Amino acid sequence: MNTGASVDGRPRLLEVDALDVHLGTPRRHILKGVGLAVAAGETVGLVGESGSGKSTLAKTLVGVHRPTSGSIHFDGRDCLRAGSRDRARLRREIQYIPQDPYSSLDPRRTVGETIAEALDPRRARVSRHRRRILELLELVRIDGSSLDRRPSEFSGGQRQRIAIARALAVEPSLIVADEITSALDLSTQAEVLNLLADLKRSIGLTLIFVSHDLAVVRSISDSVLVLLHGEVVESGSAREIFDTPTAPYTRMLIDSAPGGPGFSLD
Ligand SMILES: Nc1ncnc2c1ncn2[C@@H]1O[C@H](COP(=O)(O)OP(=O)(O)OP(=O)(O)O)[C@@H](O)[C@H]1O
Repeated sequence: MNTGASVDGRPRLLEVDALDVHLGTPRRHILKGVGLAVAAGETVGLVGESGSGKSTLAKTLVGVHRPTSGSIHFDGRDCLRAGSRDRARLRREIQYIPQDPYSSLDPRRTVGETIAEALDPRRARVSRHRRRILELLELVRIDGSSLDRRPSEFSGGQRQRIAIARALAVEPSLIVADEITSALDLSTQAEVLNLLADLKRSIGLTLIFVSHDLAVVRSISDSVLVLLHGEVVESGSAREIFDTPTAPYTRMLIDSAPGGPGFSLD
């Protein structure tokens, strides 16, 4: 991956260097010297087999896990040394969307209440934020008349779009999407991927997209990071990684993906 002060001429938004994470009892070394750079407006795909450390990296970026060493800089700020005010700001600027919209949306809250809460936790009244809530729902193509419905009344893809609207409510600079299409059928997956591609064009969304599904990653990413046993084995532009992989592990992943060897979405 690019190691200069910018990525393809664009300034870096996120810069991760030599990240080590230990988890569990006894402590296990999960992430080993991971480095990553994300430019504003870029989509970075994070791939690797189950257990390679993708979710651990995603969660470390949003402050769920504390690394044992290494650094995370966001928009020039040192995330690991941030004071409480900066940490609160970072929690808004970097939004995490988990795989399972069933568990991440409160079943008792209506869609309107869910988004109002994200917009303004202290005064989360739908009437107060109605116009903005409707704008956000329009952005993710959920009908405004759904405001008073609860998550159980939506399909998996719709719930995931509501989770995206909630993440967008705070106008984050970066969204970390952790296997958000994995539980969806193919047409619903395509719906969510198209939405993300549109948001990238319309609002310049910057995205880290975690997935074990190489076809999905290929369809959406500008650059790709391949993890194996918590280490980066290869990184670069999506085209380079998929067309001319250098690491044997990346080759193996591509060859064993549905449609591989040399699978293609085109
Ligand atoms: N909280 C935790 N405590 C201890 N070990 C953990 C914890 N979270 C993850 N691990 C371990 O870290 C390793 C990497 O897990 P992680 O969930 O990051 O992988 P992944 O690539 O996202 O896999 P998957 O696609 O199956 O979710 C696994 O061996 C897992 O058991």
